[in-house]
Amino acid sequence: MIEFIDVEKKYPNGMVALQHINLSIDDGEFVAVIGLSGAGKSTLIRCINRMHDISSGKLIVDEIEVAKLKGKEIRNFRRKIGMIFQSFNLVTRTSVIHNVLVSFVPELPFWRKVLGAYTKDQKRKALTALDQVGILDKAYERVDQLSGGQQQRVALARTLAQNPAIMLADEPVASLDPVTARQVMDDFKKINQRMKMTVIMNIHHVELALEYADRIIGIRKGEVVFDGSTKDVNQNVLDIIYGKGQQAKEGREALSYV
Ligand SMILES: Nc1ncnc2c1ncn2[C@@H]1O[C@H](COP(=O)(O)OP(=O)(O)OP(=O)(O)O)[C@@H](O)[C@H]1O
Repeated sequence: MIEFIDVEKKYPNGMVALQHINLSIDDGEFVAVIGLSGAGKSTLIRCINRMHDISSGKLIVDEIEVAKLKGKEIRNFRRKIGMIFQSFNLVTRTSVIHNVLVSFVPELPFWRKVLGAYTKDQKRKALTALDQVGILDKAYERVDQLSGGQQQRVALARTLAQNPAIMLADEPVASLDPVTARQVMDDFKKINQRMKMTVIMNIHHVELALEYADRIIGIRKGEVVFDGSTKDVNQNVLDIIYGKGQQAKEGREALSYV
């Protein structure tokens, strides 16, 4: 379970990106975080794995107070939390399987790290993860020969191979075409439903958020202005999250997904 208790995040330049955040996210939920550009969505999800430190309040993940973790504890904690980015963060000049195996590097003894000698079990886990996202047949191809959607699936497999309890995704389909975006969203849904993994996704495409997530958290100017079931989201709620004026209209048009 993830709990935000009156969390505030102020950047060193004085920008208050989040304030008065009170949220409780149960294991196995599929949550979409939506809001205008600059609302604080990325900051919110990056506080969960301590890519950003919170400034005040408490953030508790599986009974661990995140701010109190130090050094090695942070690294161990991060291994329980997968993170997927808009840019896939892959080593493109090498094979798919190599990119997935890289997730095991922190676990390897020094000599195995030097030799790049992964265990049979690690190779099996990497292939299983590729199978789970439907690209097992690409295992020995070079990443730069794959499409954007396939590359995002490699990133997903690399994260799955770690067997995290929570999957954070920061705009994972923003650079994909509509058809491929849906395929990747289908993968997230499968991971959420079959593997019971918590998925928290920051996403601009409102239509996709409403189609795939069970719960919507709407952020506006650093505050949660809506938190509820996807089926309770209507035009009124979207107006609260995005505003009603011209800026919101332009923003929504830019965000709408055809
Ligand atoms: N490292 C930083 N230092 C200072 N201010 C920052 C930093 N990162 C983000 N901000 C500011 O904090 C606010 C929230 O940013 P954040 O990236 O969380 O928004 P977002 O909703 O994810 O936006 P987008 O949809 O455009 O990615 C913005 O005003 C942004 O300019």
